[in-house]
Amino acid sequence: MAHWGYMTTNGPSTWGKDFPIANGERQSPIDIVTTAAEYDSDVLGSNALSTNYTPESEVKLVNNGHSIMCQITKKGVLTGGPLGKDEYRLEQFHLHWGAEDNRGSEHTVDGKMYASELHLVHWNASKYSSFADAVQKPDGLAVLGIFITPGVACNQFKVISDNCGKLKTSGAEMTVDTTLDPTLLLPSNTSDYWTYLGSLTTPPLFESVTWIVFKEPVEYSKEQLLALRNLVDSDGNHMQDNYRPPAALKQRKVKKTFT
Ligand SMILES: CN[C@@H]1CN(c2cccc(OC)c2)S(=O)(=O)c2sc(S(N)(=O)=O)cc21
Ligand SMILES: [Zn+2]
Repeated sequence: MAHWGYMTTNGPSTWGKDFPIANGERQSPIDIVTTAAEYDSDVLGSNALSTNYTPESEVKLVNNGHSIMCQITKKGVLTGGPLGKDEYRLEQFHLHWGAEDNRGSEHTVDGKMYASELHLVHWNASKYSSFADAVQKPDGLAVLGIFITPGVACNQFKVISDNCGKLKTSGAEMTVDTTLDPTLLLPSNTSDYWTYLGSLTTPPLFESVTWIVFKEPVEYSKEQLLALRNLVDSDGNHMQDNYRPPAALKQRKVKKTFT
């Protein structure tokens, strides 16, 4: 099969050919039905989700043909909440977005799509020796999902949006000599989230992700969203609508930390 992507010829509806797990029991993203989510108090209190990220001293950006990715080099740890005592290390973050503001997120909330969704990808460093070792394990990865809505500019995201013009084509990489604190990419409220067991939302679609999707969206400016839409993908088309639609929930329960 031609390399997977998001066009009619190689998009999400075709992925099952090369990646049969696409129709598996714990695929992502999903539509979060807020009334069906179960409040789970034990992910609160002492066991609250906690992030301890070290600001990057330089920022490594990659246009990987499907998204814009920032490779993390510093030690950043996510633990608590549904992750218990296991420490998950931040490996990279990337985004998914639409051609217009009315679509672009992967997870939806009662059918509502946001303009974009930021993913901070972590691997279980308490149990596995590397990202590659963890990526296929059922408790190998944890991804923070942050909804993005058009509004005021996100200053911390400027280092990415201001450099998209230099990362237009697939395979382009650059290192920007500036600091970036991943903590500042998170919403102010990180206590209220939904969590469930799922998968990578792109091939190879491994069912190895504990998803943590924050209720509170963050704002990016129109210009910052436009910068993403001007990127070019591995087929030479504008990188837009690079989101997988929701998969079946099957026998899963979504938990929430708020009433
Ligand atoms: C292209 N897929 C992304 C890159 N990855 C990747 C890189 C190398 C190997 C590999 O599997 C063998 C996976 S990844 O695991 O960092 C993730 S996580 C993720 S998402 N949307 O579910 O958060 C997308 C990708
Ligand atoms: Zn993603």
